[in-house]
Amino acid sequence: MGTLVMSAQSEAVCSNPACEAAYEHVRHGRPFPIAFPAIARALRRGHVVVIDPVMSDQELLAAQNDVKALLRQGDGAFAVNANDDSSVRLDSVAWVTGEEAGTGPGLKHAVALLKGLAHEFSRTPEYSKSVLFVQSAAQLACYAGDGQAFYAPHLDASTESIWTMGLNAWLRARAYRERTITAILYLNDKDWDADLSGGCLRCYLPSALAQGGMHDKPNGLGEVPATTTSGSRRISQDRRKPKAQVYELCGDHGITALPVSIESDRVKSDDKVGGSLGVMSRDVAPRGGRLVLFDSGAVLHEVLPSYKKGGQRIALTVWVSDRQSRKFVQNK
Ligand SMILES: O=C(O)CCC(=O)C(=O)O
Ligand SMILES: [Fe+2]
Repeated sequence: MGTLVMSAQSEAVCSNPACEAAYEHVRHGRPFPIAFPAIARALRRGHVVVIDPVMSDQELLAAQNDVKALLRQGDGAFAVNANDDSSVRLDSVAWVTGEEAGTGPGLKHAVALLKGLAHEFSRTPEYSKSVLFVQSAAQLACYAGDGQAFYAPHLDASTESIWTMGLNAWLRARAYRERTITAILYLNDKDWDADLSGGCLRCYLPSALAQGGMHDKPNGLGEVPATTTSGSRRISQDRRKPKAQVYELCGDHGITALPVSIESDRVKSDDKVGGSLGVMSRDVAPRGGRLVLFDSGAVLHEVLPSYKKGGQRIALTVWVSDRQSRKFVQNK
């Protein structure tokens, strides 16, 4: 599972059966591949890629109805993340493989779409040396609209070396070390209004990493400093190539790589200086059908509280992981 194979076209593809089956499921009827090389390049440079939308209105509605059914079940499908400190995050989470008997076809489709990304990205030159795979379950996170639920600034991947973490902590953090691409699909209303309802995903500049002091506590694994050597390296890469990349595809399908780099002429109204870190950040509204991609180890991010009356903020997340990250010394 998860090994690289060469196809007839000499492309490296992910042979993880879960990714491949998921990819086959969503391949038909999608007007464009998500993981085309320009997107992979943008991710490698530490950009945040936003794709609007990746599903049809019907697919979104079906997924929303399936989530509502799960929420109504009240049999413990969702649980406040037990391993996490409530000072770090206050969402409720359900883990969905898409294979559960009770999972409706809309949610199944959404999970398959995300799982298929491992297969897609493994076909791009940028990830050709990676051995990409996804965990069997996607994280379905529900943030109450009461202005309380949040997720403090964090990195999704542990980028510390065995030498700084110590052997035991390093071994326990394997799943976090392997994460390479964060893929978040929002299942909210398409017209989510961030001015009214908040709930944005706030992405910080790579330079936020260099400031240090921010800590993630991924599922109780202990404090993982967000300051990394890879972070510093990415900053200087971004300074050399600060150009924003904007892609327009297939009519409605606008693909935007948000520049997560300081450049005064790029500062638009949705750029913010401030947030809890006091550095430049970009806010991304959690609009239904929107897919957000970024490098799990490079982009510091947080979820702002939402104020959606009588509603929740729903995000489905898969981390595309790389088995090559098992090496002992990271990012040296
Ligand atoms: O829901 C979001 O926008 C991001 C959630 C997140 O950062 C996470 O679950 O790690
Ligand atoms: Fe995250």
